[in-house]
Amino acid sequence: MDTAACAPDRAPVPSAEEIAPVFDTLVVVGPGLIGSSVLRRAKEYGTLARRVIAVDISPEVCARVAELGIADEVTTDAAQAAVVADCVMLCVPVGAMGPVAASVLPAMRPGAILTEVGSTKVSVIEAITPYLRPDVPYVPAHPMAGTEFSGPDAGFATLFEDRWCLLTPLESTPADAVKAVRTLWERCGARLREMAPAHHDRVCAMVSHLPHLLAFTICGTADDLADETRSEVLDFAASGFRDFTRIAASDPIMWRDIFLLNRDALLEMLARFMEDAQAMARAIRWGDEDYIVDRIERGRKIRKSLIENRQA
Ligand SMILES: NC(=O)c1ccc[n+]([C@@H]2O[C@H](COP(=O)([O-])OP(=O)(O)OC[C@H]3O[C@@H](n4cnc5c(N)ncnc54)[C@H](O)[C@@H]3O)[C@@H](O)[C@H]2O)c1
Ligand SMILES: O=C(O)C(=O)C[C@]1(C(=O)O)C=C[C@@H](O)C=C1
Repeated sequence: MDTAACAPDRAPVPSAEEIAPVFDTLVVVGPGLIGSSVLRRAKEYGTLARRVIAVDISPEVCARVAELGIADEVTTDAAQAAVVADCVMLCVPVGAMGPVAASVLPAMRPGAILTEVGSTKVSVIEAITPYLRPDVPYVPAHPMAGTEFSGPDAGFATLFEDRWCLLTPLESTPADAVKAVRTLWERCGARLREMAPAHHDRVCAMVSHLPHLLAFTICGTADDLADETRSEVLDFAASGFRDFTRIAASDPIMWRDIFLLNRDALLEMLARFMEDAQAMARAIRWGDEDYIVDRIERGRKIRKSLIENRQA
């Protein structure tokens, strides 16, 4: 039995023989980790688009994408590629979404879809909105999948399998455009959920942006301590600390943009975290065993439920 077919949020992934591609021509702007994973999925499975075009501001990235053979065409000219697109997917850092949308939107055909994969939604929607056209539907999306690596070599076709993809359509987004983007992500193997952009940003501040902030900070603290005490503290980092360093190896530009563009939600979650950390500090100071055990048990339960739901 196909168990995936029973899951309410996850449609079975059809093969190229079973169905026509969602789009004729899909243009991916920014074929880094996320964009190149979409390109690979499109090429390897044949169910996303008949033709894929990659656009990058960097000639080196373009040359590498051509070498990898994961796009039918590669160019640095976003507007030129957008002219022939049925769908343009922006996979650039969130701070670049507005300017890139400004360059592609005027070139797009009426009825073609604009979508993007930014990790923050309210700020990206605000940055893109001034350039929107009534005849080009815009579907904001966010695949909750990634690694600490960047660039076209980092991507892989199965990156989105059994991962959530969050859609935050606008009130004005036509239902058929949402459906097309939904289908594209389902065919990448993702589970889909729709939510309001502001809700998305609070959820992601908690489950993605705050953990990255903690990882960057703890690595800095340990490094400062090593400098101050001239000790080999980092040499003895075992697996607990190493798990933080994986996340801390993420791209600085991407995370600078995310932190600054989800400022309010991130600061709110950080304040809550600091309150809870203070409460833990107090419990440790006063030897409150029950509090400490209760908190650790909650952590274990969360890990167990993620494993059961195939999210860890
Ligand atoms: N990395 C993750 O885990 C992850 C997960 C989900 C969503 N996202 C979002 O996806 C987007 C891309 O992230 P990534 O990790 O794939 O980044 P990446 O650094 O691997 O790739 C980004 C690419 O965009 C290109 N680029 C930058 N500015 C450009 C411009 N103005 N015009 C054309 N190309 C430009 C870069 O040269 C690079 O090749 C970001 O918005 C990020 O927030 C990332
Ligand atoms: O797995 C990782 O390394 C990630 O950082 C992926 C991760 C996350 O925090 O879960 C990072 C940013 C995204 O917007 C979505 C996913």
